[in-house]
Amino acid sequence: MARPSGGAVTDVTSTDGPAADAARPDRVEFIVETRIPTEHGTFRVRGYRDLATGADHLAIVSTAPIGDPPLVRVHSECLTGEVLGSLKCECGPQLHAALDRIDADGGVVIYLRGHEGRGIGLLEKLRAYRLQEDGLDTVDANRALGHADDEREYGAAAAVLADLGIDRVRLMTNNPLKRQDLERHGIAVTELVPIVVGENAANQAYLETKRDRMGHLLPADL
Ligand SMILES: Nc1nc2c(ncn2[C@@H]2O[C@H](COP(=O)(O)OP(=O)(O)OP(=O)(O)O)[C@@H](O)[C@H]2O)c(=O)[nH]1
Ligand SMILES: [Zn+2]
Repeated sequence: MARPSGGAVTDVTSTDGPAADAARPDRVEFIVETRIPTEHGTFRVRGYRDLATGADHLAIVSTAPIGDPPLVRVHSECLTGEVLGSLKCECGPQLHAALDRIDADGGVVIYLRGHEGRGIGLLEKLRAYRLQEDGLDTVDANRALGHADDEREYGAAAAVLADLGIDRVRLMTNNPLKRQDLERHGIAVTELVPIVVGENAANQAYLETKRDRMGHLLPADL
């Protein structure tokens, strides 16, 4: 979902004409499936190679039946949040909450690598964090580095869903752009399921910026 650098976060999908591309299962190659017991339950973990980017993605599928339409979380990799437990974002708590939820109710978490830092990469995200220490917010830090506000696209996620036989989902997200881009890639989103967890004093301004400048559907009283 690349946007021109410095551009506002707006709907980049066409408003006239059909909803763009159909899901392209051949965007990814299924490599292997194995079962992994975790603190959040035991999951079928299916590994895919992204033939457009070379990234490795996971479909983490509940052992409970996934339902129709299934509950789906499309989750962007965040090393600092998920490995270090960074309090600057809420990615770790969101991932864990999504795994708990699909273990209980059935569903799928698609874990997208190559999405680190909203697609700018880990080291560029660290550069953005450095600028944030000087007072820039998450949007302006990206722009100062010459990046679009959000450089992710979800064609690989749509392809993984297609491989699983899923063409409509109840999507766990606060980000309406995820819905737009999945629909652009042929996945119908029947419902947006909020996933508001992991708020803390260190990420309050970050969440407010996502709400006020990036259109994320977050509570007014954050
Ligand atoms: N460029 C940049 N990326 C960040 C920053 N903080 C977190 N990220 C990345 O943002 C991605 C998560 O995106 P978010 O915008 O927080 O949330 P989202 O996934 O779009 O929306 P939800 O589905 O509601 O969680 C992860 O890849 C993080 O590494 C930041 O300050 N700058
Ligand atoms: Zn994060």
